[in-house]
Formats: sequence, structure tokens, C-alpha cells
Amino acid sequence: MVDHRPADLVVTEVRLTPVLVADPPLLNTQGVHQPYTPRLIIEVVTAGGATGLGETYGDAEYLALARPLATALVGRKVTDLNALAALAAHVDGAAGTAGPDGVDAAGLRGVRTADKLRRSVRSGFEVACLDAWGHATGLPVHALLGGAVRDRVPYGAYLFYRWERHPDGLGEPDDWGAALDPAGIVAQARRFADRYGFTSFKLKGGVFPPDQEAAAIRALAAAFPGRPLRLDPNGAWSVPTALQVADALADVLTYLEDPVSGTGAMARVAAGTTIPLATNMCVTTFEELPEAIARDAVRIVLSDHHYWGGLHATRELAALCRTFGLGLAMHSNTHLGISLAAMTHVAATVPDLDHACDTHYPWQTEDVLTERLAFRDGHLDVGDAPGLGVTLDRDRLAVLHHRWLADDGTYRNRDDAAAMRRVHPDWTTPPVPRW
Ligand SMILES: O=C([O-])C(=O)C[C@H](O)[C@@H](O)C(=O)[O-]
Ligand SMILES: [Mg+2]
Repeated sequence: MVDHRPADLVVTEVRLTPVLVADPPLLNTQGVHQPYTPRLIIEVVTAGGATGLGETYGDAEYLALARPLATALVGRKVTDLNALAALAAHVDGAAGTAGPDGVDAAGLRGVRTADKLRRSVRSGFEVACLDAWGHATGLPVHALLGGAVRDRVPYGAYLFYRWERHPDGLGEPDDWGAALDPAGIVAQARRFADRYGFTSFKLKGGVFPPDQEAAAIRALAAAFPGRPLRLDPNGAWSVPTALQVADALADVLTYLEDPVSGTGAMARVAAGTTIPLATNMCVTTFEELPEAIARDAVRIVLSDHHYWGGLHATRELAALCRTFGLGLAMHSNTHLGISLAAMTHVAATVPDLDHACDTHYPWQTEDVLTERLAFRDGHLDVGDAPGLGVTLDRDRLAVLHHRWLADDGTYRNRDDAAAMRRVHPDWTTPPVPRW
């Protein structure tokens, strides 16, 4: 272990860098991804000279909470992680910026509460502290969480209906091409399988009428016999529609993800199908767990360390899932390599990781790391490098930050419905249930 004095672990500086990251025109039930999506990169510097990296959502409401937390963290130790929650709660009170509770309209993030916003911000700081602590001591983050129980973490292909390009030539072009029907989805899945070795496939649904999406799942089942398949319409269906689709796909789906909106509706679907239901929408906070468990609404919780408040909180969630017989896997939104590395470290420490984790990462052609994380046979190696095991590329960070600075505000908050209006001027977020 590297020699260090406790004083070396004191935070002397926190740098916040909002960035805009290129994102392809991926479709979901609310609209289409913007050409650029906001993320926040957090750097924590210690007295001993270690620097730690964290990443979280970068929309304005997250930045507003991150700024006072960055100031409050200076003078604390990077090991002081149990105090981070109180610190985050305090700065929230001072800033008064958490906004009203309700349902998140951008990016299908489930319930929106002040506490969840605080947790999402805090998660990026916790990861940065763990990374700095790891660099100071020579230990990987998974060791600081109690140790890895696996040496590689499985990920799945996250399939999206998509356009070839963003309208008006905006954004950064890629060579994936359009995917708007079963053949396009199968071609996309093949490319994911060939390039990354993924053997599980999740289709983002809620875009086309359910029979078309069921046909895409059937086509995937024919192309990849016996492989785990999932369908996620982000709560866009009614209970009867969900039951029909579940019935039609019972022999091929590993699980159905958020077919309907709300715990009550999920419980009604769960009671009428043998397919396990998974969620990253009706259970995204600890407060939502008791009702979901009591009503047997979900079998699998798709954790997202941002929502839940960080890597330690994810392990608390894992313990609760284990206690109540729920499966655990991991959800992903548009993110960069720092968050993917953080996910991988925590996933490595969770004994019961029941399914391959989701990740958007292959869709992101840009990163702020010197070296992209590389999937091998559908897995990421856990590794024993200090901290998260990743290195910041300052030049790339500056480019993506400059894009954020140059933006007139159009992309600083993710809004998939607004992005859709560029093509369909009358588009509004469809009411739920949509079908
Ligand atoms: O599994 C999910 O529900 C998601 O990943 C939510 C995301 O916002 C996804 O739908 C997206 O980015 O369009
Ligand atoms: Mg989902």
C-alpha cells in the first residue's frame, strides 16, 4: 500500500466541468435523443496530490446542486463518505434549487424528488472521492467497497430504434445507419454481438405500436436462439396491452421492463403473467421499495448508482433486494467512461448480479478518457489499477466543455420531446398509456 498520512486525504479543490456529449438519434417513447446530452465531470483533488474523477447528469438542476456541494466538500476527507449525504442535504437547503417533486420529463428517469436529485449529484462526488482515495492508497475502488466477487462484469446490447442522422445535419454522424423495423434491429444486434461479444439484448420500445415491437423481439429470437432478450417500453402501455404482449412473447423474453407506468399497474401486469417484470422507473428510490415489494410488482430492480446515491447506496439496495428475493441488474442512461467504470466496480462487488448490465456506452463515440473502456466477450474486466482505473484526457474534456460553453442553452437540459419537435413540430410527450 502507498504510504500516506491521513491529512493527505483532505480535499483541497473540487473542479466541476459541464460537458455536452454527442448522442445519436435514438428513439424512445418521449421522442428522440438530442444531438448533444449534458453530463457533469467532477474532479476531487486531495492535499496529498491525488485526483479522483466522478460523473453525473449535467442538466441545470444537477449543476445547481453540485456547485455548493463542491464548495462544502473542501476541507473534508475523501474517506468521509457517510457524511456526504448530510453535506448534500445541507447545501440543497442553502441553495433551494432541487425543484418540485413530480415525474421527470426528460430522459425517463422515473419519479423526480428533491432527494433523488441530491442523490444523483452526490453519487458523482462519492465516486470522485473513492477514485481519489484509491489513487492515494494504490487500491482499486472495488477493494474500497469490500472487494470484488467477480473479475469481469457482463453487459448487454442496448438496441434502439434510431434514425440514421439527426435532422439538419446536427450532431456527430456515426455509421450505425437507421433501424426502424425488425430487420434493422436484428442487423444492429448482430453488429453489437460481433463487435463487443454481447449475448443479451435489450430493445428500447414504446416507439412503435406494440405488435411491431413484438415482431422485432421475435426476429431477434430467431436470429439469436436461446439468448436473453428484454423489451422496455418505458411504461408506455396499458395493463391489457402489456398482458397481451407478455402472452405473445412469454416463450422468448427473459424479462419485461416497465411495460406500464406506476407500481399499481405493474402489480396488475405481474399478477397476470409468468414473465418477470423489471424496473428502472417505478422503483428508483428507497421510498418506492416497500410498496413494490408488498404488491409483488417487480421481480428485478435495475439499479442506477446515480439515482440511488452512489456505490455504497447501490450495495445497500443490493442487500435489500437479496433480503426480499428480488433480482438485481443495472440500468444505464447516456454516460461516459467514468460512470461506466464506477458501475463496473460496484457491480463487481455485488454477489447476486442476476443479469447482464445495461450500458449506452457503445453509442457514445466521444469520451473524456485517454483510453476507452473495451468490452471483451460482452464483459468489462474489473482490474486492480488504483481507483477507477481510468485517466482523464484534458484535451477531450476541454473540447466537450467548450461545446457546452458555446451552446445557447438548447442542449444544456436533456429534452427528448423538444428534440423530436425539430422533425415533428406538433410533437408533445405522449400521454401514458400510449397504447
Ligand atoms: O432503461 C431505461 O428505461 C432507460 O435507459 C431510460 C433512458 O432514458 C433511455 O430510454 C433513453 O436514453 O432513451
Ligand atoms: Mg428501462
